[in-house]
Amino acid sequence: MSSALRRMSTSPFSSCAFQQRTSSWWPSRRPPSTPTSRRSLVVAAAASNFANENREYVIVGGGNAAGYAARTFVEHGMADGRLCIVSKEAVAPYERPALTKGYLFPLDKKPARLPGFHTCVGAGGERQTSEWYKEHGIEVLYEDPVAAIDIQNQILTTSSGNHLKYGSLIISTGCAAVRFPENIGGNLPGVHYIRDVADADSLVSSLEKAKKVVVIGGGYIGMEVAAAAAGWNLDITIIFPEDRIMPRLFTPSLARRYEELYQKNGIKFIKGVLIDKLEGGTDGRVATVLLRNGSIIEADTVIVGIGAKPVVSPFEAVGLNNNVGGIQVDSLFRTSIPGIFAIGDVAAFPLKIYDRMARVEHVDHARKSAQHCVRTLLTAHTQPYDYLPFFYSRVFEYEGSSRKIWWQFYGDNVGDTIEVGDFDLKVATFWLDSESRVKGIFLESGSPEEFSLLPKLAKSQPVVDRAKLQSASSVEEALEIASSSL
Ligand SMILES: Cc1cc2nc3c(=O)[nH]c(=O)nc-3n(C[C@H](O)[C@H](O)[C@H](O)COP(=O)(O)OP(=O)(O)OC[C@H]3O[C@@H](n4cnc5c(N)ncnc54)[C@H](O)[C@@H]3O)c2cc1C
Ligand SMILES: NC(=O)c1ccc[n+]([C@@H]2O[C@H](COP(=O)([O-])OP(=O)(O)OC[C@H]3O[C@@H](n4cnc5c(N)ncnc54)[C@H](O)[C@@H]3O)[C@@H](O)[C@H]2O)c1
Ligand SMILES: O=C1O[C@H]([C@@H](O)CO)C(O)=C1O
Repeated sequence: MSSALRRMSTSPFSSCAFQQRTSSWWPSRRPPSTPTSRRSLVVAAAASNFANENREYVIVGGGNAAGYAARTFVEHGMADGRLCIVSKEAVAPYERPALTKGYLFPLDKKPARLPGFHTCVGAGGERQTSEWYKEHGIEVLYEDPVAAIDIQNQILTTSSGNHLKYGSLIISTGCAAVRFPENIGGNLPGVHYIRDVADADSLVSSLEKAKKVVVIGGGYIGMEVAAAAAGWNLDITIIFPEDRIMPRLFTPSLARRYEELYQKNGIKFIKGVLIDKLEGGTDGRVATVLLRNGSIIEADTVIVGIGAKPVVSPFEAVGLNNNVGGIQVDSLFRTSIPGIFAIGDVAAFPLKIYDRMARVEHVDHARKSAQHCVRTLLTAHTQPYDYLPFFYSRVFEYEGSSRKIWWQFYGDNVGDTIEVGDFDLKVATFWLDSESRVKGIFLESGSPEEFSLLPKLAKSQPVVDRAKLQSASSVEEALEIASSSL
């Protein structure tokens, strides 16, 4: 019997304390990281008849959360020879927010390109290129999405037919863009969705030739892509069904001011209408957008940003949340199956601060959930995830734009609002509950010190004097009033 096999047959599974499954086939001690010893483990696993290769920790999905999870494994000295990332994409994890920001700068304005924005640069960390993963002994399987899971035997099957036996599994498959169906032109050439770097490359090649651009959807993608396309001096129209841009977050007055700014940059709005059909021209490429109200808008490039849905397949059996979608986890990112975790956009987790289940489709949560989950897996900590929601956006950042916009929001946008400030300079919006507690706060164009007040306010929820806040003559004064009782 080889030493590797002997270790397996005599040791219980878990040196890594928390919530791993007991298993007879994995060694309890950290396997040495040399290629030779690793090979011996693989050979030993083949004897199980179930899988041709086994891994102690497997992350499915090579996106934002996976990159931060890998960093946390490395920080705990638990990556080398033990961690495998199975990715659908062709490149190492990167900071996805860049795709609708720096990536879409006009080509003469130094657009961001990989390897410039691999994780974890967005949070001030190391730039983890594909070499970084190799240097840290982390195996990354590129362009080989997981197609099936056998929960009983702890085996993943990838689309190329690889079988991977896992000890612990972290699902970080994120979201996919919602698409228009094929029968209304959703797949025509020139119609773009933007989720990954391949999508962004395809959009850039369309923008290079574009004249008339239609952006469908008034959410994050719509706002960011329309602002980016304005930098290319194109004819741009945003179309969405609601009465204002970013209706899920912006107050009507905030939305009006943003819309005015977009209009100043030459961007047109068609609001309150649905799309009937996207039609191709003689060359087969999209040529017109037909609206439900009968209007016809010409377009050679269409960018669709109509929401995202969590990628739960093929993990449905792990347990879904029917209200917010996604894979249900507890406050330590554990699914209903011992040894299986979910993080990032796909995880439906208890949002402790507001005592409700939530999914958060923003990068701050992807980063923090990854770190929290891996710490749970590798140490004995049992501290529940206590997340304060944080969203941000940046638009018109390219050199030469008339005004760079950067806003942040912390907390919950519930209750009624008090808005302070002249939008041309800066603006702050406070969401207050019936007891005048600050529940959420939005700040545009604040200083770093002012932005740093936002999480403090949203977390501690001070009671404010409404009349005083309402009469504040500047954002500075309003922030001072709100934070006076911190
Ligand atoms: C264009 C764009 C801009 C954004 N900008 C911002 C922003 O400015 N601020 C902000 O807070 N948030 C932003 N977000 C949201 C943020 O990027 C996400 O919240 C974050 O990426 C979520 O991380 P994740 O790892 O959960 O998912 P993702 O980063 O999407 O990673 C999931 C990965 O899993 C892969 N995958 C899916 N299925 C499988 C499978 N079966 N097998 C293997 N791999 C699989 C996917 O290909 C992908 O690589 C933006 C999102 C997009 C799309
Ligand atoms: N700054 C950020 O945080 C940021 C930036 C870009 C993308 N993202 C993420 O990317 C994902 C996708 O963003 P998104 O902007 O597509 O989603 P979103 O939910 O922000 O906005 C969707 C918008 O699509 C429109 N819409 C919905 N159904 C429609 C239909 N049938 N026809 C026409 N319009 C329709 C609505 O205007 C709605 O506001 C989300 O997870 C989002 O959080 C985040
Ligand atoms: O969080 C982010 O990361 C990227 C970029 O900063 C990485 O360089 C980006 O545009 C963000 O908004």
